[in-house]
Amino acid sequence: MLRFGEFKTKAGRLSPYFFNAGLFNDGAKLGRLAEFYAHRLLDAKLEFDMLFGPAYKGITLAAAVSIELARLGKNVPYAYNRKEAKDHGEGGTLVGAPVQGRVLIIDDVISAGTSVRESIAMIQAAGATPCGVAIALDRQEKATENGNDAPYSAVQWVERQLGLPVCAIATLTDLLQYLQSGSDAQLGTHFASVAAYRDRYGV
Ligand SMILES: O=P(O)(O)OC[C@H]1O[C@H](OP(=O)(O)OP(=O)(O)O)[C@H](O)[C@@H]1O
Ligand SMILES: O=C(O)c1cc(=O)[nH]c(=O)[nH]1
Repeated sequence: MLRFGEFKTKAGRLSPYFFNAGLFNDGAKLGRLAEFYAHRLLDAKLEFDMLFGPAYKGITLAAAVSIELARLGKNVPYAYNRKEAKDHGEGGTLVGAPVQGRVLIIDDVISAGTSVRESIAMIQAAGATPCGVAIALDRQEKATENGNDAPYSAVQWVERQLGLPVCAIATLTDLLQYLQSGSDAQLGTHFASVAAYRDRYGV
């Protein structure tokens, strides 16, 4: 799921690593990932009425986490958006349960914060209240603000400016510790480039 090489992020940064949640591409892998999200959420004792998964990768994540939460005794509705509005049938951009009450965003990664800002705006536009965010990886990168790098990360912005909790299963710090640990000599060869990226874009 984690790849090393050269990847352009949504914010246009050239990253030596990339977390590809699209590679949780069978039932066992996606189900296992959903277990991590669900346990992380239950441990954090976050209160929420429903889940929202931003397109595209957040869609399967929200669906899988809702199934796992139901299995653990917490059955909540979920919704997601379309990136392109549909102009026939039911129309619109929101799909699934009505977006209402306290809404928890489920996404894969937060980098510079564009996606999470968009999700918050969609939830508020529907008249609901964003109440937190769950992600697999916090890349601990500078947020972008009007196209410029901010001195705080996107997760810090969500937590400090908006007062919303963010639950991450793993962080860039965890990744760097793993790369440096010597557990996998081949993966360890990527430590220097990832550390250099953190020096440039990290907080
Ligand atoms: O914090 P940010 O700088 O916004 O970057 C992280 C976002 O980028 C990706 O979304 P994207 O829309 O690129 O991909 P997807 O359609 O594959 O989900 C990813 O799924 C996160 O939502
Ligand atoms: O910033 C991004 O666009 C991004 C980073 C990453 O590691 N994975 C991903 O899906 N998107």
